[in-house]
Amino acid sequence: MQLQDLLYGVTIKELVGRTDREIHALNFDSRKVTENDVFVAITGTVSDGHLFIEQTLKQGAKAIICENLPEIENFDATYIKVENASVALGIMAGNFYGNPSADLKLIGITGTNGKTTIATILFKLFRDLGYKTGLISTVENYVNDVIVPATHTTPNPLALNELLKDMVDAGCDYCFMEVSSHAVAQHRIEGLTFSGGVFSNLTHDHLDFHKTFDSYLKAKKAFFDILPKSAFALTNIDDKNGMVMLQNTKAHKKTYALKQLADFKAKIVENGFSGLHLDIDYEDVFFKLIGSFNAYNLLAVYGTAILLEQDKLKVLTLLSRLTGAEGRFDYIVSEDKIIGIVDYAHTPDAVQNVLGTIADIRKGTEQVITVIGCGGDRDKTKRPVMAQVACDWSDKVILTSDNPRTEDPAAIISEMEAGVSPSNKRKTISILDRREAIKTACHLAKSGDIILIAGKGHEKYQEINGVRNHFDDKEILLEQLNPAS
Ligand SMILES: CC(=O)N[C@H]1[C@@H](OP(=O)(O)OP(=O)(O)OC[C@H]2O[C@@H](n3ccc(=O)[nH]c3=O)[C@H](O)[C@@H]2O)O[C@H](CO)[C@@H](O)[C@@H]1O[C@H](C)C(=O)N[C@@H](C)C(=O)N[C@H](CCC(=O)O)C(=O)O
Ligand SMILES: Nc1ncnc2c1ncn2[C@@H]1O[C@H](COP(=O)(O)OP(=O)(O)OP(=O)(O)O)[C@@H](O)[C@H]1O
Ligand SMILES: N[C@H](CCC[C@H](N)C(=O)O)C(=O)O
Ligand SMILES: [Mg+2]
Repeated sequence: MQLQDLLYGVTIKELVGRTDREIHALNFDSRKVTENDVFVAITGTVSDGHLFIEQTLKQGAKAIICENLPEIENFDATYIKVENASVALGIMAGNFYGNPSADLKLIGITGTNGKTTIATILFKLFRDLGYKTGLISTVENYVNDVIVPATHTTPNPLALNELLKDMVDAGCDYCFMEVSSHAVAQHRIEGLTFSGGVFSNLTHDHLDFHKTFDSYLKAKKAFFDILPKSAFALTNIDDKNGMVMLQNTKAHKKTYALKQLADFKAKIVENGFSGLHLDIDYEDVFFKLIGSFNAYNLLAVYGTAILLEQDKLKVLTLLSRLTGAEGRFDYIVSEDKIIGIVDYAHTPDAVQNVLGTIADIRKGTEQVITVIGCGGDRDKTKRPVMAQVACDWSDKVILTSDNPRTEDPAAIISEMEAGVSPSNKRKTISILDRREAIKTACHLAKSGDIILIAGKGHEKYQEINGVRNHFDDKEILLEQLNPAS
């Protein structure tokens, strides 16, 4: 591809050199640059791509996209200064892969909780409706029926556009993708053409990265600001920030709610361990998903399907047969009737929701035992709150490790313990080893009791000091609980 074609749509502040060069590949990591590549220098949270420009020239880079022009001579290369290199990367990644997002219907789902659930159910639904479909999610990506492992909730612009190109090549009509706030803030979605955007809710998370709740909110809102006029923007107006998301969007504004009038509306008729019974858009439907928060997720899915012009009764019939995403209220019942639930709740709000859901559907005589930890190198302010919420809603709580990453797991647990009120102390124990913590919960449980293992959901590893060791909450639960088949 010619450099000038790659640069289409990029606002250039300064150009030194020629643009009629044939280039081989586009890279933002110096370690991957080879002969005739373009290197985009990005200022990150840990390092700065500008430091590696000379290195990439030595490796054969023929064009440098950067925010500060380097004072380097003696290389046959083109230097391009831009205002924001991440924005330029997004646009160029689209150009490099032939702007695949414009060749399918791309729907982005954003919000603090529910993105994976909504995106995954939409993917399953549209496959069942007979369409070739793609999925980009925290758990895994799909190019129709081919699984592509996920490293991020929203991949970097190069990986993202490559995936979308594979979807177009495979004949996909739709792609449902999670849009994380990190992705918006880092311009990973720059240059994509969305046909729709969906907002689930906004609560406390990722303040380590965004610093304030306001800038977290702005990152989510920025996604709706870039939607084109032809797209739809579907929001949950029961969430107090639901309308804020739509303030400046050019897209068609559509709403969903359980508690007030909206374009798509549902009422919970019954919510139990066998599923949700909803009055949805004046139809009486039973769903396999459990928990009132899933009524919101189902309504978001339903609204999206209708906005994508699918048949109402067909959609509801297929939706009623679907299960949710792996590791989201994923439960087993043991031979002696102990219920073990694995859930990805890793924010105070999600922990409260999942325990609130259990409280709604439990009989009242059994005890609820929660095993919970908090991830290292992530928002520290949520640690005491998550422990407090777990204690307020459970009979026994075992505080343990999640993914310690580079932090001391015992120190993380101490920060969680700080949130436990004196009256709750007696129901709490701390067990550093997560496997031992789960085993202990299983030993403590009696027939009818409910065990919640929170925080890691589908994850198949525990990350300690950069090493990911095999670890699977559900596998341990199955070993310990002898499920009734
Ligand atoms: C905080 C964050 O989001 N970091 C992402 C970011 O890395 P960074 O800004 O730290 O990059 P950096 O290390 O400072 O390097 C700056 C630049 O120099 C380059 N570099 C660096 C070293 C070198 O030798 N040569 C070189 O060229 C790097 O390639 C980069 O372009 O850009 C990287 C490349 O795209 C990402 O892999 C990385 O994700 C890290 C691994 C991560 O853990 N991200 C999480 C927090 C995240 O993104 N999570 C959200 C979901 C959250 C949720 O909703 O729950 C997600 O979408 O997955
Ligand atoms: N609509 C919702 N409202 C509140 N909590 C929810 C909702 N949907 C799911 N949850 C809870 O949040 C957890 C995470 O759900 P899910 O994985 O669907 O969200 P996510 O937005 O993709 O999260 P992440 O940002 O970590 O990828 C679930 O395990 C469940 O406990
Ligand atoms: N996408 C989230 C997942 C958190 C999952 C939890 N198990 C943890 O490790 O904190 C993140 O990377 O912040
Ligand atoms: Mg997700």
